[in-house]
Amino acid sequence: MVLGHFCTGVAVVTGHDGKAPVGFACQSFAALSLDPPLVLFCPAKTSRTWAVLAESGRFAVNVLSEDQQDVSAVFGARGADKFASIDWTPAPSGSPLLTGALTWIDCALEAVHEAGDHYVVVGRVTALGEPSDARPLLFHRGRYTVTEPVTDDLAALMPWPRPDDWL
Ligand SMILES: Cc1cc2nc3c(=O)[nH]c(=O)nc-3n(C[C@H](O)[C@H](O)[C@H](O)COP(=O)(O)OP(=O)(O)OC[C@H]3O[C@@H](n4cnc5c(N)ncnc54)[C@H](O)[C@@H]3O)c2cc1C
Ligand SMILES: NC(=O)c1ccc[n+]([C@@H]2O[C@H](COP(=O)([O-])OP(=O)(O)OC[C@H]3O[C@@H](n4cnc5c(N)ncnc54)[C@H](O)[C@@H]3O)[C@@H](O)[C@H]2O)c1
Repeated sequence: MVLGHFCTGVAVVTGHDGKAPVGFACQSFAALSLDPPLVLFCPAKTSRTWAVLAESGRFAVNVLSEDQQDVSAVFGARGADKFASIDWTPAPSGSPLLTGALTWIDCALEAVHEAGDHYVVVGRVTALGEPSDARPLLFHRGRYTVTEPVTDDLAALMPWPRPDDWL
């Protein structure tokens, strides 16, 4: 209840075991390090998707756009074939890139840390998608939400990203 007040974006973390694609909805994604370029996410230890990613050593992070609530719902619930109604193409790693996502981050597994009933998974960025002007899907207090930017000129107020930043 309390932790739900922390608003996040929604990602779908995907992978492929050579036979079938896998993926799950994830709000515990974050940028971690610039040098080297690292990201993190936290899967439940019971996650069946995580079992596949751990074995393959590769995964992709799909950042969802505001019109992908249905995609989040599919990947946020247990399902026989989450990809049945989803269009995707392979990332350089072979992990699925979901059509309509804002952008993507392709990764190699770097480290896995124990953390209660979840793991903290660190990935090394191996390829990046193109930036997008579309709006992100947000998750707040157990519901999807959309907000407007406070100013169209927000970039002018930010000291980052710098032109040579990977993110
Ligand atoms: C917005 C949002 C954000 C989320 N963020 C996170 C996050 O950061 N981290 C996270 O871990 N989860 C997160 N979830 C939850 C996660 O997306 C779902 O639990 C998802 O279904 C997990 O997918 P999976 O492929 O790992 O497991 P699934 O195969 O979908 O199974 C889900 C759970 O059911 C169990 N299970 C599956 N099949 C059976 C069976 N036949 N019998 C008994 N048990 C079974 C699995 O062990 C697993 O624990 C989020 C969900 C939403 C909607
Ligand atoms: N990190 C996660 O594993 C995680 C995160 C968000 C949602 N979910 C799952 O998605 C569904 C809907 O979530 P909700 O936000 O309506 O539920 P909620 O209102 O019970 O959760 C509020 C917040 O608590 C955290 N949380 C919820 N379940 C968690 C879990 N199993 N492990 C770690 N943190 C968790 C998240 O930050 C979430 O936004 C639930 O089944 C929930 O378990 C899991």
